[in-house]
Amino acid sequence: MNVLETVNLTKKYGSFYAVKDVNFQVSSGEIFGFLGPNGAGKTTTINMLTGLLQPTTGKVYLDGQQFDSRSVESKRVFGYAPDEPVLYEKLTLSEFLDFIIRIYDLDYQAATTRAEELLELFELANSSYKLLGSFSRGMKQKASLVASLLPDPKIIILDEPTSGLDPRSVKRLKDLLTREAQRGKAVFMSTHILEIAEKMSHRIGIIQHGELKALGTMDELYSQKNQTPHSSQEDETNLEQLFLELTGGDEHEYLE
Ligand SMILES: Nc1ncnc2c1ncn2[C@@H]1O[C@H](COP(=O)(O)OP(=O)(O)OP(=O)(O)O)[C@@H](O)[C@H]1O
Repeated sequence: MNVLETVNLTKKYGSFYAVKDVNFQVSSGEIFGFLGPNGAGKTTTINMLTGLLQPTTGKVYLDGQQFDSRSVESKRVFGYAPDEPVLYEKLTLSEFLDFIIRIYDLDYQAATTRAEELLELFELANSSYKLLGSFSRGMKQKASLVASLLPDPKIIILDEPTSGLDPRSVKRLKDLLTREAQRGKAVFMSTHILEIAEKMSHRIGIIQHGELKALGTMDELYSQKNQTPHSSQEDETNLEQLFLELTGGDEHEYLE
């Protein structure tokens, strides 16, 4: 069942299309990887999925309902961690998570247990009484991820979730998202890390200049370009080549 869907989603600034007629669906139990070069329209798309930006035209459906950024019910179905963590720096992590429990009106006992598990997983348990303002970049990213996952939402929307994380945290996040998908959650994730997209995603969308250039499973993307998946030890090179070809073939475009 589709729980996240866009229909001709478009954002225009003056005459410039940041996102143009983007259509995709994400089902329960699916991890959807969203790729694209810098400035392609990933964050703009995510901002429209989460109500931070009003689309110029087009629609977003979350859990079968047209998204209304003024509706609390619309927002209750998803958890979101932005590319830059947005935290209340004068709160401790524990106070911040309490705040999340209250605004989502979560069952206190169940949410506290889940918070403890997530803090343990991300090695933040010993930092829960520290001010968020004193956290390192990676710790802030992890706190933001914990907050997005705490309400146990049906839809998990993550913008560059591994950015700033150490290798152990990346591994734990990957395993956690895989488990969440197995539990029936829909995961929408933008990433620049092709290996993560390939290994974790059931389907991938590649956006460039605001338009979806490709959409499908890895095998479907490979077959569109007449490449053979997993044909050699150079899978990553294949995926890199595929990405570069789909987005214009110029490797310099993708360098950060
Ligand atoms: N408020 C704005 N006004 C005008 N143009 C904007 C605005 N916000 C974004 N853009 C433009 O829209 C395009 C898409 O930007 P967006 O942030 O969605 O890219 P992105 O794919 O997330 O890039 P990155 O991978 O670098 O984070 C860019 O050309 C950007 O300059």
